[in-house]
Amino acid sequence: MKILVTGKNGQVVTSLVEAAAYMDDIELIAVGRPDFDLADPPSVRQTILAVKPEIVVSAAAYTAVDRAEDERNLAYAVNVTGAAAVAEAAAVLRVPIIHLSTDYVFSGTDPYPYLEDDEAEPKTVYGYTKLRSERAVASVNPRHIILRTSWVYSPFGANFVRTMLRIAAERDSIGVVSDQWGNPTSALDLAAAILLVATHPARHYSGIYHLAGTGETNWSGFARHIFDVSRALGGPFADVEDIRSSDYRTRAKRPANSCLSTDKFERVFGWRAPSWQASVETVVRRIIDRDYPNYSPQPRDGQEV
Ligand SMILES: NC(=O)C1=CN([C@@H]2O[C@H](COP(=O)(O)OP(=O)(O)OC[C@H]3O[C@@H](n4cnc5c(N)ncnc54)[C@H](OP(=O)(O)O)[C@@H]3O)[C@@H](O)[C@H]2O)C=CC1
Ligand SMILES: Cc1cn([C@H]2C[C@H](O)[C@@H](COP(=O)(O)OP(=O)(O)O[C@H]3O[C@@H](C)C(=O)[C@@H](O)[C@H]3O)O2)c(=O)[nH]c1=O
Ligand SMILES: [Mg+2]
Repeated sequence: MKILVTGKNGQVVTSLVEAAAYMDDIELIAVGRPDFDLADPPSVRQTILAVKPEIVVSAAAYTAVDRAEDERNLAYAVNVTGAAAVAEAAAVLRVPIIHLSTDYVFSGTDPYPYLEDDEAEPKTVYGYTKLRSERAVASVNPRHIILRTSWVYSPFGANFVRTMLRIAAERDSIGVVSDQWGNPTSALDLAAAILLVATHPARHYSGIYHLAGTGETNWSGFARHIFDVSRALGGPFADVEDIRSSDYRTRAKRPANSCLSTDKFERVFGWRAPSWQASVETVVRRIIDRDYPNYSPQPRDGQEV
């Protein structure tokens, strides 16, 4: 099966390329800038029509949540107009599209895990553009699966796990918000799920699905687990101080609760992601082996390391 995935260096695309390398029956073609630019719809159409994939995975997006508040037009062009061009090219080829979206489409004010049909009410420019992208994709290509995921991390690219380890290599203690809840998701698990959907006999199904790591935490709980694992492996660690969002000012206000119920995905595709803790361990181990192989902590005032 020939799969086209959008983006070259993103977390999800890199994880897909890695996973597909082990599968003989899958040819994965990643397309990205400069030839394929979501901000330039003709380049999108041309690239996809030339590759003629059997299915398209739409993983590229403008993902800088804070910067999007000041770059609305660019975020919209990439996430909405660009994604619509991807879905339209897939429709011209009469092939399905798996389009990735986010927990940030929800306001985060409800106290339970969000279901696919719950009302989306984004509070950030990024979340708004992703919601509009879902609707644009669905309206131009009837053969769509919208896969909403959350808090994605991996050995690759920019993500919370790599940020925490980098900061811990320089500081003893980190303040991390404890009043935003969600489901950390390893891009390695997400890649496995995407390939499952792409090759599933039911791939003509359409609709929205939630797929995220199993179990809930907040960002400070996530950070603590990263450091527990890293410390045991001889990598960087730091004390985590719980702080409130109101004490950590950011341009975009994140949802307080963006946990996603993944029951529908499990019901239809028979698969659930590992516990978020187990997946963090896998990824932290890889990052330490690669980026901190001979790490030795700096001696810190009055503290044993
Ligand atoms: N990261 C997260 O926590 C979450 C992500 N998602 C969604 O999952 C998907 C994948 O995210 P993730 O892999 O983490 O993203 P990354 O931020 O790691 O990567 C973004 C990708 O988009 C590509 N891209 C950005 N702008 C353009 C453009 N104008 N033209 C072409 N490609 C472009 C980048 O290109 P290049 O290769 O050139 O850098 C890169 O490949 C996105 O749709 C995102 O909205 C959903 C929930 C959580
Ligand atoms: C670096 C740092 C962050 N934080 C907080 C800020 C924020 O509330 C939270 C996470 O910060 P980040 O900037 O990594 O997260 P953010 O960019 O909001 O991550 C989001 O990205 C987009 C693309 C998505 O789709 C979402 O699912 C989600 O993963 O941690 C601290 O409290 N202390 C720190 O030292
Ligand atoms: Mg970020």
